[in-house]
Amino acid sequence: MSSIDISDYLADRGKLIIQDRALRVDAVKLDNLSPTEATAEEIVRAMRAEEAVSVWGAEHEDIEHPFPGMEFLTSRSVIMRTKVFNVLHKMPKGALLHAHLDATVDVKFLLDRILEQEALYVRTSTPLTTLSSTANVLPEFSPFPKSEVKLSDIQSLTDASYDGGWIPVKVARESFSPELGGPEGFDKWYIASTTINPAEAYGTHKTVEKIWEKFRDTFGVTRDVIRFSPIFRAYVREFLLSSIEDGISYVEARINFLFKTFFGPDGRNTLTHRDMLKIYGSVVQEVKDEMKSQRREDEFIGSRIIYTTIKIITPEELEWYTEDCLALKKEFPDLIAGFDLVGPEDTTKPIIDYLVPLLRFKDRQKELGLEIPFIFHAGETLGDGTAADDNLYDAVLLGTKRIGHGFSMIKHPKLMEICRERKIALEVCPISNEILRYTTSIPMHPIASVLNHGIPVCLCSDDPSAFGNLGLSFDFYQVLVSSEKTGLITLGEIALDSLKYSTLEAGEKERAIALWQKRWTEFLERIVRTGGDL
Ligand SMILES: O=c1[nH]cnc2c1ncn2[C@@H]1O[C@H](CO)[C@@H](O)[C@H]1O
Repeated sequence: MSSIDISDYLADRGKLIIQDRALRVDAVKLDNLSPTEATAEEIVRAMRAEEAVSVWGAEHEDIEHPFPGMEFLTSRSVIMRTKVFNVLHKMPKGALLHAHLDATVDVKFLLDRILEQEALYVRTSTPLTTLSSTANVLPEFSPFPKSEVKLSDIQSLTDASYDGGWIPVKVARESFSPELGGPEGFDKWYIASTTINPAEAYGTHKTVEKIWEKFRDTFGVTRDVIRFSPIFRAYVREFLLSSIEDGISYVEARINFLFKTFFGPDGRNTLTHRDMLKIYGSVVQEVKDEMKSQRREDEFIGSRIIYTTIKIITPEELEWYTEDCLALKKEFPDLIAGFDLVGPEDTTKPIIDYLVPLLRFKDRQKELGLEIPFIFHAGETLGDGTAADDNLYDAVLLGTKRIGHGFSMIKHPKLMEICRERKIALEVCPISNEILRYTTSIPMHPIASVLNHGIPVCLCSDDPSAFGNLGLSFDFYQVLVSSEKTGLITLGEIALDSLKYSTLEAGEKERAIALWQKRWTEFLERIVRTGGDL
């Protein structure tokens, strides 16, 4: 038998693979790795391969079938114990470009702030008398001036004769009945009402429609708490500080401006969006100053706001918001980064319904010499040719700077080409998509197709307080362990792109990128020096 020469075949195979990967954001970089980059990449690849067996191939109590990239809510505690996660936690991540401000901070932090506020009251629609009622009844919070609050005659939510009136939050917690866990039972009830748990996401609510019902409730619970200015201030501060601790150096936060006023320290609902922006700006400055005093100014470039309202409003009503956004941009040019319309896409109005006011908004910007890019949510859907899927066409036609989610993008060859050529980055939120049931795991997520097609991607956390994916380390982790192509160097390119596709002005952007680059090089050197044991 003559021996078979496979060298030509292997050469062709190598060429085909290179051609197939040529569009990827990491293609050029991977061809030109420095020795440090190459070694760091190998260290993390080896660590991932080892943990694929030692962690994800092992038996775990409570996890039936563990695998890398599996359901996040089930595997979060396992992820946190891995070496790969430890490396990613220390990684400089660039910008966080897609996060809804009112769902960005650890729920326990918010609960502690709530309990500090004397002007905050709580009520429920019925008394909480059984454990099952605590699972079905939501707390409603509101600030009030002391003289105006309609207090309940019975100062306990868990008393059978409770009448649905307001109770100071602290009192409601202290008087929570021992049968329902006492004050700790109150805390558990609050936390369950503001987070999604695995039994809900993967059991009782496991469709997009069902889980959105629960998800929407979480925003309802905290709505008037976060709109209360003393808490708003503390919340923004905690959001920025915790982002910095996770290696994020710049943030574009989406703020929900649907409600036209918010609550001042006196408990009155009289503050305006302008007041809110002033607070936001002052907190950003405060955090910058603090970082400077700790000689850490290179770790935080700043933060800007994407103005959002929800697609439940009528097209006529949108005009109030676009005018409001113009006025805010005029007064706070550095704070307003863009404009977006949000809400569950499958059930809210499509972008096309707002076409006239959106086109008018563009004209008004020209008239006033202002520039407020659209940064639209679009294609966060399983639909194919539905109104939510078609939002992608309108987002692109209206000139969106980036696309929030773009989950259904891979169904659209022409749009993919346009996004690649015009460099319209997708703000991909892997864990959010999995918990909201657009995908059952990250290996099934379209991110691999998007990357392979050369569309720029920024990884984002979306609503980490409800999902538990605080910072960006968890989303980076899920993406890294779900692909053999994506390694540490690819994650670096993605982090770099988050700054590149941010709305930072040219000079600021250059500075942000240079600072990230410096931290990135140090990070890789540390990996090499320690063998990844950071
Ligand atoms: O993933 C998302 N897609 C669309 N809208 C969202 C998502 N997460 C949050 N919101 C919207 O943002 C508001 C809070 O700022 C929420 O009311 C919700 O409708």
